[in-house]
Amino acid sequence: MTSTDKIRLPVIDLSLLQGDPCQQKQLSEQLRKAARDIGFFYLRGHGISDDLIRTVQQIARRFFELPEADKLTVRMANSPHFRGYNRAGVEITRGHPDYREQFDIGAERVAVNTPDGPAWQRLQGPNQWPVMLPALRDVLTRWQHEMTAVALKLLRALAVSLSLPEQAFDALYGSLPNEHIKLIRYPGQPVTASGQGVGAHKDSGFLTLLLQDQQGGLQVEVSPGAWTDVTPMAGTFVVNIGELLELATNGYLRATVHRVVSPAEARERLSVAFFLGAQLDTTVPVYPLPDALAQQARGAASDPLNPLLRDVGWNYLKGRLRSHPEVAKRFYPEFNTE
Ligand SMILES: O=C(O)CCC(=O)C(=O)O
Ligand SMILES: [Fe+2]
Repeated sequence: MTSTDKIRLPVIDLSLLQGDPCQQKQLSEQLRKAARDIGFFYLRGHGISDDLIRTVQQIARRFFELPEADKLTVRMANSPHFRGYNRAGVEITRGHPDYREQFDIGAERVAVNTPDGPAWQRLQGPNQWPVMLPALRDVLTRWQHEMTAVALKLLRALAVSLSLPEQAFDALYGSLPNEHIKLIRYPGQPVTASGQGVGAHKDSGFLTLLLQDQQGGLQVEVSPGAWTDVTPMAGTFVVNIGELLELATNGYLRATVHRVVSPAEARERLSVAFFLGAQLDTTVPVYPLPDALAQQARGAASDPLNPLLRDVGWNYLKGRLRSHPEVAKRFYPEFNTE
């Protein structure tokens, strides 16, 4: 893997939202700069209790410690909605297997059954919950609820920092947003192996809030080919900008490429990612930014290997099909991703 540069990511304190006007202005400026310059920052003052954080990490560890046969009762390959468990080496990023096991859930909804509807409608549906660990459902449902509130607060603060109305992005978010939680365990790998915990990628939603443990490995591409470590910082989430915000701001904000390098042998990394998506049936407009900001907009990226699509449902489905070929083959054969 290529060399890394040492750049410390900014730390944003969300509790300044409750501060005096001067503190609120300070937060707004710091947030805009962090979201624009690197697209990655630490978030503290988020109000999620240490207790809930510990509970989530504990239940995630307990899930991954289950016998493989138990975990496979909820394997993602059985879910047209891309929910459930994947063993390490099953998910694909940039054409190569990721060495991480993971459990995905989304908003708990009934499946849509309109055969002639767009394929992305099939993304909606129920989660798969393991019967041998019933507490998982309660804990993750609570996590989803609390994280949605923090992520929305942050999204609104970000709208204000771009001189947009506070509620500007709310219409996209809507009443049926597409939330997504991923519990992830990266086993250690020998130095001779690929080292790809998860390959370089952008996240597809609005914002990602990541809870990482003490084991590092997350890296951000700060300029082409230059990677910086996101060193774990207790009490914080790592936040990054997703493709929807890149599209919504015509590239003023950029969804930053990141990856995870596997831990050394006999170690492991545990992370819990919360992706705030938009409602699947919406289209992302370009929001009018003030001239001073609009002049600095770089246009949304046009990577032929990863076109960014303004239709939320299609953009999200694109990423899911590419990452999970088994589900694609079984439930979305019309896309023939091979
Ligand atoms: O686990 C991590 O540290 C990052 C995960 C990630 O980037 C993703 O799942 O999109
Ligand atoms: Fe990511």
